[in-house]
Amino acid sequence: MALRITVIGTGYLGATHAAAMAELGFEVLGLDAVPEKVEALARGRAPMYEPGLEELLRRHVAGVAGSTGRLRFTTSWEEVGAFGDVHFVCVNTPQKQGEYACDMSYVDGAVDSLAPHLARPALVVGKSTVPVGSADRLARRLAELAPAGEAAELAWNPEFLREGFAVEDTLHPDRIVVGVRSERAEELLREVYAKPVAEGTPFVVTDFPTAELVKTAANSFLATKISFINAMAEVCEAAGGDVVKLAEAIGHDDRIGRKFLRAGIGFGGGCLPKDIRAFMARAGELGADQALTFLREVDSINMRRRSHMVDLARETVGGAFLGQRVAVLGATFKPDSDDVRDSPALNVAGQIHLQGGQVTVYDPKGMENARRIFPTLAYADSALEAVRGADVVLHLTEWREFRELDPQVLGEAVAQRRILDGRNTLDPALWRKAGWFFRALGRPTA
Ligand SMILES: NC(=O)C1=CN([C@@H]2O[C@H](COP(=O)(O)OP(=O)(O)OC[C@H]3O[C@@H](n4cnc5c(N)ncnc54)[C@H](O)[C@@H]3O)[C@@H](O)[C@H]2O)C=CC1
Ligand SMILES: O=C(O)[C@H]1O[C@H](OP(=O)(O)OP(=O)(O)OC[C@H]2O[C@@H](n3ccc(=O)[nH]c3=O)[C@H](O)[C@@H]2O)[C@H](O)[C@@H](O)[C@@H]1O
Repeated sequence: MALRITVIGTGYLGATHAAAMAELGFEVLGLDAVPEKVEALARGRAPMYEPGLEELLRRHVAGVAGSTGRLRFTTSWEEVGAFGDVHFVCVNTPQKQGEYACDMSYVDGAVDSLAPHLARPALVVGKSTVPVGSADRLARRLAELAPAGEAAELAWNPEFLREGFAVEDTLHPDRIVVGVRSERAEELLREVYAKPVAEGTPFVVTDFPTAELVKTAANSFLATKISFINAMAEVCEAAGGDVVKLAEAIGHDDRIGRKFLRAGIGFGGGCLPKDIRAFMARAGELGADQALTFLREVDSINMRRRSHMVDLARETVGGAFLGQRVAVLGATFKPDSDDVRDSPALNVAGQIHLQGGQVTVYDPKGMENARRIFPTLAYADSALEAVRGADVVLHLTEWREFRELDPQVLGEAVAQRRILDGRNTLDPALWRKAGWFFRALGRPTA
C-alpha cells in the first residue's frame, strides 16, 4: 500500500510540502494549531502568497471540484497519529525574544502532541531548522512518549526551499539530505523522494548532527556571500567604484559564481537572520563559539545596510526627516512573497517614521502583513499613489512591477525627483535621463 504522509505545521514550509507530497502521488493529511489556517487550506486556499501554491492545492485538496482528493487538513492529533506512516514536522523555530538562541518550544510541543498518538510503526521526520543536537534529544523524547515504542522512529530531513520558488524547489530540489539511524528510516525516505531522485536529485544520507548542520551551514554560507558583497559595496562607495560591475566581474569566476552577489540593503526574512544567530548561540553552548565569530560580522554588516539606507535618505532630503514625505516601494523581505518577517524594507520605513518622516508604503503582496506589524505607517494602493507629493522615493524590494515603472509618469506625481535604489535593480541611466536625482548603494553617484 502507498505511504500515507502527514505534515505538521502548515505555514510557508508545511503548506507547500503537503501540496507537493500530494503532487508526488501520496495521500496527505496536514495539521496546524491555527484552525483558520486549516479551514482555508481545506477549501484549497493558500494561507500565504506563494506562486503556484494555490493551483497545486486546488489540484489535490479533497472536496475541491476536479481534485485528486489526496490532500486533507485537520486540527486533530488523534487523526494524524492514526493516519500517517511518515510524519513531517514543519513548525516554526523563531529566534527567542531578546536572545540569539532558537526557540524550540513549537517543535517540542509538536512532538509532545504527536507522540502519544503513535500506536503503530511510524517515521517522524523533522524538517524545521533546529540547533544541532535537537534530533538526538527529540528521538529520546519520542521513544519515551510513543505507545509504539521503538517502532516510532525519528529522522532529520532539512529543507532548502526559497520563498517565491517554494513549489519548484520542493518538487525539484538541488539535493535531499536525510539524517537517519536505521535502514528502515532510509528506505522510507527513499520511497517518499523516489520521483525527484529518479530525476537525478542527489540523495545524501548522513547522521543526525550532520543533517542538522548542513542546513545551518548552507544558510550561513548564503548570508556570508551577501554580506561579503555588501562589504564590497561599502568600499566601493568610499573609493568611487561600482559594486554591480564588481559583482559581475568576480562572478565570472566559476569558483565564486554569480548568484547571491546582489548588493543592497541586505538580507532579511524568517530564516537567514535568525538562523545565523541561532547557529552562533549553539556553537557557544558547544564550546565552539570561536569558529563562528565571523558570523557576528556577517550580521553586523547586514544590519549596517539598513541604517546606511536611512542615513542616505536623510542626507538626500537635506539632513532631517521632519516634514519630509518619504515614499517606500516594497515591504516584503524579497519579491514574489507576502512575507514581511524581519524585512529590511519595513525596518528602513520604520526607522524613518520614528525619525519624523511622513512615510507611505506600497507593496504588491505584502500590505496586509505590513499593516499588521507597522499599523502606524501610511499605506497606498499603488506605487503611483505612494509617491504622490514625495520628497524622496526609496526602492527597497525588487518587485518586477517597480522595475517597469515609468520615471516620467512618476516624475509628474512627486514633489522632488529623487530616488534611492536599495536593491540595485533599477536602470540609473533611465531615471537620470528623466531628470531624477538617482543614487544606488555601492554605485557611483553620477
Ligand atoms: N519559510 C521558508 O522558506 C523555510 C523555512 N524553513 C524552516 O521551516 C520551519 C517553518 O518555517 P515557516 O513555514 O516559515 O514558519 P511558519 O510560521 O510560516 O509556519 C509554521 C506553522 O506551524 C504551526 N505550528 C506551530 N506550532 C505548532 C504545533 N505545536 N502544532 C501544530 N502546528 C504548529 C503554526 O501555526 C504555523 O502555521 C522553520 O524552522 C524554518 O526555519 C526551512 C526552509 C525554508
Ligand atoms: O532556510 C530558509 O528558510 C531558506 O532561506 C533562504 O531562502 P529565503 O529566505 O526564501 O530567501 P533568499 O532568496 O535566500 O533571500 C534572503 C534574503 O537575502 C536577500 N538577498 C538575496 C540574494 C542576494 O544576492 N542579495 C540579497 O540581499 C534577499 O533580498 C532576502 O532579503 C535560502 O535561500 C533557502 O535555501 C532556505 O531554505
